[in-house]
Amino acid sequence: MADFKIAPSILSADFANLGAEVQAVEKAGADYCHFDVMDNHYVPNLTIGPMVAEALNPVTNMPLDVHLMIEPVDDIVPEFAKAGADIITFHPEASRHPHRTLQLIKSQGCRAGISLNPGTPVEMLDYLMDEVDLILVMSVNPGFGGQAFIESAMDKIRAIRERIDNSGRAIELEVDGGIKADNVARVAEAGADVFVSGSGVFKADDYAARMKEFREALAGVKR
Ligand SMILES: O=C(CO)[C@H](O)[C@H](O)COP(=O)(O)O
Ligand SMILES: [Fe+2]
Repeated sequence: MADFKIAPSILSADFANLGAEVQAVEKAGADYCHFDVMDNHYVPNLTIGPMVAEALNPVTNMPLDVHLMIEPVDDIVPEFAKAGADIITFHPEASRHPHRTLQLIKSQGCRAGISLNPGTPVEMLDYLMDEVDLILVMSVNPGFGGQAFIESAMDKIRAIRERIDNSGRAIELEVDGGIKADNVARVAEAGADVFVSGSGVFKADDYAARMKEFREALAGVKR
């Protein structure tokens, strides 16, 4: 069975108790801490930055999975690396030179991710496969939690799975937006490895019970 990972998005956590929320999902069995950074410019919402990453890093053993929805990208990359980010993912439309940005992220000691919006074609990956460590498929338009899963993401996930398998490289395929315990299995069957879920985890009364629902759904997946 593939090594599936669950990455709760703290966008839907209680911001007044962020450290405790991160520890609670870690205890419930989460694999990555998905950290959504929005700038009210690239996306119409404003969230958190490197200072919050630095504060959370010592309270969790989960890798910090930083999803940058900001423009420009490069200036802030070293700040997130210093703050303890393990993965830094950006949107290619927000960087003038996506290939250079991937190299910059890796030069800072982090894994480098690229994110495709629902309207971004998979072909843009073709000349980046040698540099990328993680591909994040957005199954909602970026900016807000709690939106409905966009079905066209399924074909895109299959197309990217094929590209990853042909590349021979260990690239993770992550999906973000509208992922719940009742659709995670078919997203996994299409080829995803890492499942971001914000409202699907943090809106549950019992995080451990919800994580168990995710794991049980994934246990039935054949890959
Ligand atoms: O990047 C994001 C939004 O831009 C979030 O990670 C994503 O929306 C998670 O929230 P939900 O699981 O509730 O859809
Ligand atoms: Fe995200």
